[in-house]
Formats: sequence, structure tokens, C-alpha cells
Amino acid sequence: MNAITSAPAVQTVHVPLGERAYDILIGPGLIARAGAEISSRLKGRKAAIVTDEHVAPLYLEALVASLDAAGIVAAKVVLPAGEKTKSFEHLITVCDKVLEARVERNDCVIALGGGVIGDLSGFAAGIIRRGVRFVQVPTSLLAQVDSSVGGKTGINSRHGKNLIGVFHQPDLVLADTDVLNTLSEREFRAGYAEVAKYGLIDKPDFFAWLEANWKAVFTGGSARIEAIATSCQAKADVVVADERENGQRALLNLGHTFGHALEAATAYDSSRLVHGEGVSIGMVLAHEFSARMNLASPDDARRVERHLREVGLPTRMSEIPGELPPAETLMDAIAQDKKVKSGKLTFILTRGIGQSFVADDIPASEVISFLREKHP
Ligand SMILES: NC(=O)c1ccc[n+]([C@@H]2O[C@H](COP(=O)([O-])OP(=O)(O)OC[C@H]3O[C@@H](n4cnc5c(N)ncnc54)[C@H](O)[C@@H]3O)[C@@H](O)[C@H]2O)c1
Ligand SMILES: O=C(O)C(=O)C[C@@H](O)[C@H](O)[C@H](O)COP(=O)(O)O
Ligand SMILES: [Zn+2]
Repeated sequence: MNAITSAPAVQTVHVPLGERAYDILIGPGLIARAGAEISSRLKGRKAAIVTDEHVAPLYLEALVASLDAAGIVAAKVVLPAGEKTKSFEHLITVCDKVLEARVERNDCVIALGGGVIGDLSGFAAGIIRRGVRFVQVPTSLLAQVDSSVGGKTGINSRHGKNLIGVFHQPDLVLADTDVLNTLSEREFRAGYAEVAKYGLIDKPDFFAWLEANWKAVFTGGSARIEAIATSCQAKADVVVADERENGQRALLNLGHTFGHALEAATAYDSSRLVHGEGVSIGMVLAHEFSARMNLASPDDARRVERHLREVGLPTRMSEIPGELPPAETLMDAIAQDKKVKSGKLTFILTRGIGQSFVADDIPASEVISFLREKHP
């Protein structure tokens, strides 16, 4: 055996969106390289780093030092961790601090954190001065495989999840895979639900690969980087084909119509349910609902559930701690979904593993009876 094992290389996924094109760099050591990567792409020499209280003590100073070495002066905004931070209150704080730091259009807001920080600070970057540059330094698995890519940004409203926001693409994504070593197992698993999602949308071979290799993905090393790069490429392909979700981008919402309703029903309380867990339960429900509508075999739903359960994700509403509201309340949340058109529900359903499709005009009565069965 060779005594010298080389470190996994950095992979690049390019997102060819015309004048909004950008690179996603994936691999170890990228926070240390952030200053050089940003200064070679952006003109500005000022930045505001937005992060949360868990990530700040771990990675903020390393990022500031890297920017400093490249001649970029950075202001810091540290927010509470958790889904409740995606709020108007924290949006105002971010806007105030970024303006206070005199961040101009060519300067940038840098999101250092998970999807919560990415969605919130991306929204701020999209509206400050009608748009300043935006760099994502995603630190959770979920953010590295999904939320840092594609330009959906926003906050939650008392009416529902992600209901207020803008599309604002990042100028660069730096997914430093070293930082995943400090992520809790629960949060790693939650991010894995979005990885499995890409297989279930239209990549049955990737789903089968995950079934065989998920332990290596959890352990780290090249299998993990491979899974992240495959996910980013899958997302980039969909986003490039339909940036503003006029059609096929809705596929990325597999499991989310149910999942978002469950997040709203648990009042965005991360101790009960986090986004990826809602997506896991939601994907099983979407496969079961498809079987109920005679679109897919119940065996497919069982296979999806088996895998998600094997990695330790929740797959049933009954696993969510505490009381859930009745099916009618879940249905109210579903009715606020952004995919609703002329009052008609759109769901991402499936004909089998990796054969998801956008199903318009799903009768609310079918969904209600299904939810009553699942959550009597
Ligand atoms: N915009 C999109 O396309 C998109 C896609 C998917 C999800 N989302 C959104 O993303 C959010 C979920 O993101 P998330 O799962 O990253 O949640 P999160 O941002 O709350 O991060 C999860 C937890 O992990 C901590 N953390 C993050 N990185 C860490 C690290 N390296 N070490 C230690 N702790 C770390 C955070 O502080 C937090 O407590 C949801 O709001 C969801 O709606 C958006
Ligand atoms: O990027 C997309 O498009 C997605 O749907 C990705 C989802 O994983 C993500 O959770 C997204 O924020 C959900 O979008 P929404 O439009 O339903 O809020
Ligand atoms: Zn999601």
C-alpha cells in the first residue's frame, strides 16, 4: 500500500447562467483560500460576513484572516442559530449592519453557515442597494448540496415557509468539506435527505449508489465529496434549465409540500423538526401518495423509507415529538405553498424511484383523506 495518501482534490461545478454564471468549489481547505478566490472574481474590497452563534466560534476568524490577507476588510454579523432566525427581525439587523459597513454593490455579503444563514443573508444581499454581490460559504451538508446553489433566498412568515424572498444568485460558492467534521450527526443526516432527493427525482443509479455507499458518505473522504459534487451538478442542471421555477425546477420540491407544512405545524422549532427531517418524512409521504393514486408501486415507497430509516432519518409523522395539529391544519399550510396556481394544488409525485414529475391540479379532498389516514 502506498504510504502517502493524497488529499481529495477540489472539484468545480460551473453554473452557466449567462451574466449570472458562477462556480461552486467543493473540497478541503477552501475557507483558507476564500480571500484569494473572492478577490480574483469580485472587484470590491469590502465584505460583510453573516454567520450564526454555532459557526462563528469555529470558522469566522479563519475566514476573516483569509479575506484580510487578500486585502478585503470584513464586518461581522453573528445571529442566533436555528430556523426562527429566518425572520423580518433578523433581516432588518442584517440590512442595518451591511449598510453600516458601507458595503457597496461591487462588495459582497458572505453567508458563512447553514441554509438558514444562506437564505436570510442572500435575501438581504438581493434587496440592499437593489442587489449587492453575494458569496456562499456553506457549512452544513444541506447548505453544501442544496441551499447555497440556485439563488432561492428568503424568510418565513406566520403564513408559511419561505413565503417572502427573492431570487438572487450567488457570485461564488465555496463548500469547504473540512467543516462538515464539526456538524452534529443529526444535522448531517438532515442534509443527507436532500442528497437522496436528487436520486429520487431523476437519478435512480445515484439512489442505488447511495444505498450501497451511504456509510462512506457519512464517514467522509472522497465518497462524501463525490456525493456533494453529484448533488450540486444535479441542482445546477435543473436551475440552469428553469431558473425561476416556471416548470421543472419544482421537481426540487420533492417531499417539500408535506415537509414545509410539518415545519410550519411545529412552529419552526428545530428541537422538534429540522428542514431535512421534514423533507425525509415528506418524500416518503410523496411516494406513498403516488402509490395511493395508482401511479407507482407501494414497493418503491417501502424502498425509500427503508433507506432513509437505515441512515437514521425520521420517515413518519408520528416520530415528530409533541402533538401535531389535525390534517385540516396541515392542509391550510399546504394551501399556502408557492406552487399553488389559481387555488389548485401542485405536488411532486412519482412513477417510481427516480421518476418524479410535477403533478398539477391534485384534488385537495384526496390529500386530506390521505393525511387523515397517515395522521388519524
Ligand atoms: N434556498 C434553497 O434553495 C434552500 C434549499 C434547501 C434548504 N433551504 C433552507 O435551508 C434551511 C436549513 O438549512 P440547514 O439544514 O443548513 O440548517 P441551519 O442553517 O439551521 O444549520 C443547521 C445547524 O447546524 C449548525 N452548523 C452549521 N454548520 C456547522 C458546522 N460546520 N459545524 C457545526 N455546526 C454547524 C448551525 O448553527 C445550525 O445549528 C431551511 O431554512 C431551508 O428552508 C433552502
Ligand atoms: O432550489 C429549489 O428550487 C428547491 O426547491 C430546493 C429546496 O430544497 C429548498 O428547500 C427550497 O427552499 C424550497 O423552495 P420553496 O420555493 O418551496 O420555498
Ligand atoms: Zn429543501
